[in-house]
Amino acid sequence: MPVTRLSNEGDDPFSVFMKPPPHETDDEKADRLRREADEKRTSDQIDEHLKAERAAMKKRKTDIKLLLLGQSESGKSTTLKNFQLTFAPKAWRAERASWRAVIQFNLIHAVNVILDVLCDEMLSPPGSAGGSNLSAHRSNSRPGSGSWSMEDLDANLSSDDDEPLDNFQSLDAASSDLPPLTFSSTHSLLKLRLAPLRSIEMDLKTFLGAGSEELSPSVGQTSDMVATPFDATYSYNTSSLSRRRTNEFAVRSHAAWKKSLGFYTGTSKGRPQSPNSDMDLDRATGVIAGCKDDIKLLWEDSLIQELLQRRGVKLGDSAEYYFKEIDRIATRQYEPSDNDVLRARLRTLGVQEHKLVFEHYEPGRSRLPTDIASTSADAGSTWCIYDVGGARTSRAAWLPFFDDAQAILFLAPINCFDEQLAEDDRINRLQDSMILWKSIVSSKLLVGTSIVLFLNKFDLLDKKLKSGVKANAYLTNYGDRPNDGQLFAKYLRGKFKQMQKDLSPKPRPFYGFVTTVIDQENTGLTLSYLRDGILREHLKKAVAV
Ligand SMILES: Nc1nc2c(ncn2[C@@H]2O[C@H](COP(=O)(O)OP(=O)(O)OP(=O)(O)O)[C@@H](O)[C@H]2O)c(=O)[nH]1
Ligand SMILES: [Mg+2]
Repeated sequence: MPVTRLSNEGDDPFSVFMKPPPHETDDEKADRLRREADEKRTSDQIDEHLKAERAAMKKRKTDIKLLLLGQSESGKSTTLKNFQLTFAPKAWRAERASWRAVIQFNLIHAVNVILDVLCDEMLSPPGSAGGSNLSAHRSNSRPGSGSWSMEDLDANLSSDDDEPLDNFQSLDAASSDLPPLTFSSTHSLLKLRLAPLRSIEMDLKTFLGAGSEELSPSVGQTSDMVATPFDATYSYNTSSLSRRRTNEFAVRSHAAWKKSLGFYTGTSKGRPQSPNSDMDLDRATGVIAGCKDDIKLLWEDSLIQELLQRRGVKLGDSAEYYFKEIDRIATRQYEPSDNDVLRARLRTLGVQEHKLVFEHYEPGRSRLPTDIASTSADAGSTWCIYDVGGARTSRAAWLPFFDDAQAILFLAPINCFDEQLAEDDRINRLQDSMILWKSIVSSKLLVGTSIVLFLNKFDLLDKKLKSGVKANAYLTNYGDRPNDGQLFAKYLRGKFKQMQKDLSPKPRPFYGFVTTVIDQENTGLTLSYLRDGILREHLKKAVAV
């Protein structure tokens, strides 16, 4: 079952971890209760101010500016979708159908990756390892270059930290002395019958644009790569950060494909054509529907599964979900569900600006409990959410957006402790998130910005550990602790918290959540708390000025 928070962390994200000490005396208890009563009074006052401020903000049309930051595939765009789903459900429903092409693309891309691997294996001479020209499809949880220590990289961390930060270690791949796989005429037939999906993938790729191309060292321009936004070579000053508008620096309000589908809601009659390409989307849907049974055969074939496992093939986080939903997805009438859209993957390029206009709460339609879904109070107010490309080639483009952001939501995927960055396979992905996190929390430029951390992809972390991958084989400092998802997540949360404490130029509260942002219900709840928390912090600062 997906988990969004560690179970022992209480419900209010902005007062969690404030539990009474285990053995407090009567005097200490009385003191604590007095303190808590004072705090409650202050909190109630803030609530009152909050109400007034919401109304005032609506009048002044002041936007809250929120940045979604984190490495590529950390779940930023998925979190943005959750914002829309939770607070602007009508706009979300209007847009949902336009994701059909992306979902179809994700599905058939995965099919074609499997076919590539199958062809390669069938052509390889018996006894050879095969896969010489398929490195792009390999899992990036392959060995890097030796072990890595956080202490080596950051001299800024406090030296009195009793436990050193983690050593990341890369493991050698298991040697393959396995017997060769023997494929049958069924596999050759499947290859033939699924061949039309190749041209459909190419067409959809052209239609969807560069975001449909996943990163690899050859796609990323290594000369543009920076580990943190502050490593960019150009100079800036905090009062006049100019917004460069070329290439990765462009601010995009909507992806081109969405615009071109703006008129197509999936309910229109006739044959929808995309105005910016010759692509006939109905033809793609027809071909995919015609291939449904063969796609099922391919996915459910035990030899294919064995092959994928042996080769360590990476199909993307959502491929398995789409294969399991094939009966619904590969049809002519297919209309995406909310879950399908949350699973859809299209890489963000540069920085995309989204205006989130809060809608009236719809009883019965919203999944949030009535007391939490106080969206009506915010109805009409607007948040400006910036969703950034997380790859190292995109990070320099973040900097100009730091000067006037009220809040940052930082996503660190915690399932990838054993993986390398797609754009630079020398770098461990968890290590990369920590480097980024340190640069954000230590920035003087961001000293007045509220920062919230999502330790994301808990579901995938849990699955990985349950499948037998050992956390301590990669993070040697994890030691003899149990190889358990909740405990490992809690351990990492502690590390991120410590980094913030050690590096923040001024003390700031730590808001850290363990999340699975494809779980819309729990994520909706977390975002509701977050919205109130951000407004509250914003108000505190406004009152203090
Ligand atoms: N299983 C699972 N999948 C997730 C989770 N969060 C995101 N994903 C999936 O991971 C993929 C990547 O997520 P995105 O939201 O596109 O990642 P991003 O951070 O926007 O990546 P860039 O745009 O490249 O910077 C998508 O297919 C998501 O559906 C999660 O918590 N669990
Ligand atoms: Mg994105």
